[in-house]
Amino acid sequence: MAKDKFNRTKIHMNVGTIGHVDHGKTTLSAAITQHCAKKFGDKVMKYDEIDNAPEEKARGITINTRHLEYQSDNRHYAHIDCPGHADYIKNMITGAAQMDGAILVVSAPDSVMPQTREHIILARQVGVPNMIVFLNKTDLVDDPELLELVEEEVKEVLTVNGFPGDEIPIIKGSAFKAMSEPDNAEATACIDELLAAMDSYFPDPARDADKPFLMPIEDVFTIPGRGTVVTGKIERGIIKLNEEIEIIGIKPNKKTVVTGIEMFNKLLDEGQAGDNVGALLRGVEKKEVERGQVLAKPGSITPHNKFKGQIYCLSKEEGGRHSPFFTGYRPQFYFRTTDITGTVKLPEGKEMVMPGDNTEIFGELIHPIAMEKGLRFAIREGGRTVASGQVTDITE
Ligand SMILES: Nc1nc2c(ncn2[C@@H]2O[C@H](COP(=O)(O)OP(=O)(O)OP(=O)(O)O)[C@@H](O)[C@H]2O)c(=O)[nH]1
Ligand SMILES: [Mg+2]
Repeated sequence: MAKDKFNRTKIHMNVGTIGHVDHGKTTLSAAITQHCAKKFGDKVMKYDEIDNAPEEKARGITINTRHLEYQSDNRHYAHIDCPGHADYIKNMITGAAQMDGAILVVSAPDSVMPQTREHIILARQVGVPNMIVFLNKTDLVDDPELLELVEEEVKEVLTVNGFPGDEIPIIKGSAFKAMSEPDNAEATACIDELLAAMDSYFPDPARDADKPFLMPIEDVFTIPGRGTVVTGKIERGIIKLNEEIEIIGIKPNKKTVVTGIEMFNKLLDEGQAGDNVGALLRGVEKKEVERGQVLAKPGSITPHNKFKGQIYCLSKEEGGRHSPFFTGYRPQFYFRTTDITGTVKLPEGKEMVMPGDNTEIFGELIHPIAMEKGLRFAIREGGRTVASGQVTDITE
């Protein structure tokens, strides 16, 4: 008897298309979705439906993306396609287009263009771990030598920007043909090839539960006769009863032991990523802990107050500032659960940042917090978000 194939849960992964305007990102997205839907009986999304992405609101920022879904033999993919270059930049910085792997679309007759480069650099900065190249519009190129040249150019720009250009799979094909001739196996072969490369070259994303324990503190209580309890949502990892943890940020690090874990008034032996828990801390007084600190596996993360970040500033229409800011700007930085005052320095040669701009900044907080590359933050003024960003480097 045939095994139950439909019940199998496939590994989930977030991907998306990036690349220069008009190189065929949306066409490719449509071709993949259509091809997989045909194979597995899922919903097809037409080119027009993808490209007329409705606006979504995320943290006060208007996000233009279309979230697609398809499955391969091994995985379930959530796929993001953005309607334009500015949307990519914004969505990558704000995390709306968070990808475990990106498909870089390069038009073969045009080769590497400015936004190809820009998207690669940004992918590196925001921590997209892996990339695959789709060399598109090969129907417009007759000369195999020209294709080879383009391939070399793509490899080089990837390598220069920190991706392994010589290892990255490069799939050649015509997204347009694959999209318009779904029953032509020759036309859709490039899609099969691309999916096979995604399944094998993109590693399975690390599950949050497998990462070192971290829980941002949201609130602190005293339970008479028992001690101090901190509450929060476990961001990653697992905490077991009587395990040692470190309290990090704002004040000097402090190690202690979790002697009780509670969720919905029930005692647990362990809490795991996604759980909202209360943790009873041994020998810690209420005044020694506060919102904005984190509980973490000792040594897994350290406190810092100076960092490099990439930010997107909300436009006036998105609820952002109405005027530019300059070096010396002193807003609140919202990290995880709290606001911390900090100052902003702009990179050399950058005089000011206008609403709607994206830029690199150097930030310095008045208190150190548990920080690592990739950590997201918002910049706020009077409790209102005016920019959204990500730590790209720790400087001290
Ligand atoms: N000849 C040919 N044309 C293609 C191919 N793929 C896409 N196109 C055409 O290229 C144009 C741009 O394609 P899109 O898929 O909209 O490109 P995009 O990268 O999504 O563009 P933006 O979202 O505006 O950045 C359209 O007219 C497509 O029909 C292809 O393989 N061959
Ligand atoms: Mg598009």
